[in-house]
Amino acid sequence: MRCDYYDSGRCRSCTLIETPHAVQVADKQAGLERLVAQGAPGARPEWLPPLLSAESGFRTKAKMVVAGSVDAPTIGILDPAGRGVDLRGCPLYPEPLSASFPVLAELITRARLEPYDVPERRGELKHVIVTLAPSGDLMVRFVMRSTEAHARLVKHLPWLRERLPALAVATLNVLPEHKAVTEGEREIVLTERASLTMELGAVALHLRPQSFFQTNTAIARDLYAQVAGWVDESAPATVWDLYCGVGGFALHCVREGRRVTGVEASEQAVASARLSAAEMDDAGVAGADGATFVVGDAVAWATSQPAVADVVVVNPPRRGIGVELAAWLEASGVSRVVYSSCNAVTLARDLAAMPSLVPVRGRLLDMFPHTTHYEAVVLLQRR
Ligand SMILES: C[S@@+](CC[C@H](N)C(=O)[O-])C[C@H]1O[C@@H](n2cnc3c(N)ncnc32)[C@H](O)[C@@H]1O
Repeated sequence: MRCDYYDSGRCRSCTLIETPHAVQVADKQAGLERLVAQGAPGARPEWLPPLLSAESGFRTKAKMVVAGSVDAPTIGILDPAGRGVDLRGCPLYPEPLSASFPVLAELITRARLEPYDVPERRGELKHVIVTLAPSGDLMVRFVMRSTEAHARLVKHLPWLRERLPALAVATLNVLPEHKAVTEGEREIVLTERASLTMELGAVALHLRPQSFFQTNTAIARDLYAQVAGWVDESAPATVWDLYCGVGGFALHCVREGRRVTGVEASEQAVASARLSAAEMDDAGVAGADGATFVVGDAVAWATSQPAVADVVVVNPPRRGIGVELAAWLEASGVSRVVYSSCNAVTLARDLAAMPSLVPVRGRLLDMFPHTTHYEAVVLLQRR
């Protein structure tokens, strides 16, 4: 794929962009197979064909750094000297996201939101984070050093809504510290609605500002369908979804007579998952009343249960499930585990700690084209 920002050297984030997409995916597939073979020597998993993303317009969440000045803000990234590089035409974003960037730039000027100057440690607005729902609705979060501009944001919200009619949720996130993170802990919701509805077929996930959501919604939909299909094969009566976020896997796995338990550290994400389950139940989705969600540490929760579920789905952060949970699953007697991973290095390490759970099937999901990253999902079956 061609990108003017890349060709001109203004942005080099997509490190593989010069490699044809098919070659990128083939290389990732080879790397994944190599890592799984290292983690599970002797296993011969059946590799299903990779699930391919669109080459452009696939990123449904934009985390843009704001820099420049109130009258000429940049929305994009910082260069090595900490100056803003405007990337509002970045081809990774779908049109509704790209179309929001000039409007947000205009809002910055109108509401006098002073961009944060990293080298000088001066200013207020650090990032804008925009998420697009399948319905076209948008969530816009302004990450600011303080609440200094709160009243001005509220004042200009009607203007923003007029210019961005799809705006469903707007928030002010407060990040006072000078550190390289995207957002702070405090979130002030500026709109009546506090969550974005991510409609994925029969399941509507509710995304609150601080909850995790996969950045490529089309591939996330495929991922949930793939995992639900594997889970259904053994008709389990009980399923756990560890690291469940807003409940993507768990809610795709509800079936009549099945008990599904999601476990997640974020209280807000669990509140969203519970809401989705209740809505599905109200809508008459069979088995939705069998879904429960627990706030807690996945490792502490799982390892304190008297018995394991028939199938365990895990989707940990990049660090993987770690030695303690891997050892517990290995000893638990669980017959099937579905491991969805965004880091095949930690996946391989975890597989090595579960030698009785053998990868029998796997699939690469092309979640992050033009980068070295990908999602991988592996079905493990007890020897
Ligand atoms: C890769 S995300 C997966 C989310 C979800 N499965 C999905 O598809 O959207 C990892 C999730 O693990 C949660 N998390 C991180 N550490 C955790 C822990 N120790 N126990 C439970 N959840 C944790 C994060 O809040 C995040 O929602």
